[in-house]
Amino acid sequence: MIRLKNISHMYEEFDGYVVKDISCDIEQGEFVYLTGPARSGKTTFLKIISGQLQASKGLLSVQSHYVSKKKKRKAYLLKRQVGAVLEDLEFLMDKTVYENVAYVLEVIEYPASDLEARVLDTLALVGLKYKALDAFANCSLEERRRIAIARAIVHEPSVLVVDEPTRDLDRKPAIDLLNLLHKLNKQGMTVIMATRKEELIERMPARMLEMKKGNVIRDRSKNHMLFILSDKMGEYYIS
Ligand SMILES: Nc1ncnc2c1ncn2[C@@H]1O[C@H](COP(=O)(O)OP(=O)(O)OP(=O)(O)O)[C@@H](O)[C@H]1O
Repeated sequence: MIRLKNISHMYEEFDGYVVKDISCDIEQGEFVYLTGPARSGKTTFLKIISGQLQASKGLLSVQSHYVSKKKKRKAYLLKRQVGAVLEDLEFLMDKTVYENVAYVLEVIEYPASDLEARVLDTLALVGLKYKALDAFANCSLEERRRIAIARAIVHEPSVLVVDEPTRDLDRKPAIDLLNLLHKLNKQGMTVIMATRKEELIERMPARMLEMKKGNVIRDRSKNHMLFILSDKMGEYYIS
């Protein structure tokens, strides 16, 4: 379970809190959409959950590992538990798809005997095993997003956070990517996805946290979303 208690964050270069006093629980295995307008704090929220940013105030726990300003050293445990695909992606452009994923395991000194199988299994999971030996530079934007997801989950975290994964994608690849994230979720992974695309949320409803000016202004359960959508669309959704 992920638990946030009175989490607030202020960037040093920025005047004022951009995430304000957020408290909420996310159960293991949940799918959560994080929505809200530009600069409402979504990316900052994801960076805090994934241990890439230390919140200025409050307490965060992921699978009972507590992280706070005073317990900075626990942040590495968080990174192990949470895979993240945030905006700044750095790929090895002159390497293969396989090498781009294997690199992540090499950095954490994953056992060499298991590494190849782990990378190929992960590429199969994201639908790119057949591309393992292709040059990364020849991959499409959708394929690069899948590779980014593979890199985030190859070390088998229990949580995946993704920031606007369908940004700049056409409708079909966007829906395919959304299906992939829901497939990972059905296998037990908690998925937290920031998106501003209502169409995607309506297509595959799940819990929705809505942010505005750093606050979570709405927290709607999946059932609540299904109820609202069935009312809006005049039909019933089946989960
Ligand atoms: N590294 C940083 N230093 C200073 N201010 C920052 C930094 N990153 C974000 N901010 C500011 O924090 C606020 C929230 O930004 P954040 O990126 O978390 O929002 P967002 O909802 O993800 O926005 P978007 O949808 O545009 O990506 C914005 O006002 C932004 O300018």
